[in-house]
Amino acid sequence: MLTPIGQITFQDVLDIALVTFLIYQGYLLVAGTRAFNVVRGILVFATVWGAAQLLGLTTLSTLLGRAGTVGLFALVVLFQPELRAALERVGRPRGREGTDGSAVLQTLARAMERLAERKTGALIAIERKTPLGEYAATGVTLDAVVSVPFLEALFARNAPLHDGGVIIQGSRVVAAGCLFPLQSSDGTYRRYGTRHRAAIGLSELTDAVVLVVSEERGSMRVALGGKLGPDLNGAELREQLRRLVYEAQIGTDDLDAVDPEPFPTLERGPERAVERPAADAPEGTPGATKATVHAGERP
Ligand SMILES: Nc1ncnc2c1ncn2[C@@H]1O[C@H](COP(=O)(O)OP(=O)(O)OP(=O)(O)O)[C@@H](O)[C@H]1O
Repeated sequence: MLTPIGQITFQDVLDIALVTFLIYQGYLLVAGTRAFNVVRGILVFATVWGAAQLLGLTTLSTLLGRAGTVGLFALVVLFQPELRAALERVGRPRGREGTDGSAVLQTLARAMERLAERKTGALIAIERKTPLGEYAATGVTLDAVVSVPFLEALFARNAPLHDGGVIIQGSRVVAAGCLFPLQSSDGTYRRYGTRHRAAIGLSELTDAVVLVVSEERGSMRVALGGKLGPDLNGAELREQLRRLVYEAQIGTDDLDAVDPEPFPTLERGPERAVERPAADAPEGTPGATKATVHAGERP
């Protein structure tokens, strides 16, 4: 029964505030993940079910009601990793958020440049809203400050943890040698190798920003929202990191706002020169390298 406005108590207000807070937190947990589309699907399903009940369509509403009960159990099984990640996020101690984003950004970009200059393959996932704990658990747990020499040492050929991906939370490297989910080999990215497909795969299932350095070409790329971006130079990488991770916290749905053509198809693109000057070396010094690449092409 509805409560007249004059009789609304403090408990009612608290009740509404808490439910609103829970719904908002639920939205934050699924936003940017594959679960978001499922939530939208459930809302459509619930709307049709509600409409069927209102209009007295007995058969349809009974059918949808039964399907809904079974569907709930199916969802728990299907989204077990996401549910585990959500609970992990709820239970994670606060305090890692307050990091100096700009310093981490510069360090990460510099490390990527150095790895690319030396053609050292690398795979780095930067956690945003979706917790990456379940992927970190597939590797070796670390708790180290992000630094250029440390990342170089991790990915150095023959280093014990060079195989697999590194996971970064705030300003800390929290795991290395991690196994990321591979993007299926059919479709747009079938011609890519496993490092790039692991980057795309992880970015498809989570909202992480995943950085890849190609061992073959020494190129730097970003995967986000199940898409692989074009080759980037140092300045472009810094700009993308700033906008995607350390500033606007843009979701995968907003990718087009970041760059009108961020992720080209595999068609052989125009040849373009990518300059990767060493940040601490003046232009033209031996430390500065220049590579010619074809956008979107796997050699
Ligand atoms: N599922 C995975 N999760 C994390 N890292 C992976 C995964 N699969 C492969 N890798 C990494 O990718 C390396 C193999 O890269 P591969 O040459 O097949 O890919 P690529 O996309 O062609 O990259 P590159 O251009 O650097 O050669 C492995 O040695 C491993 O470090």
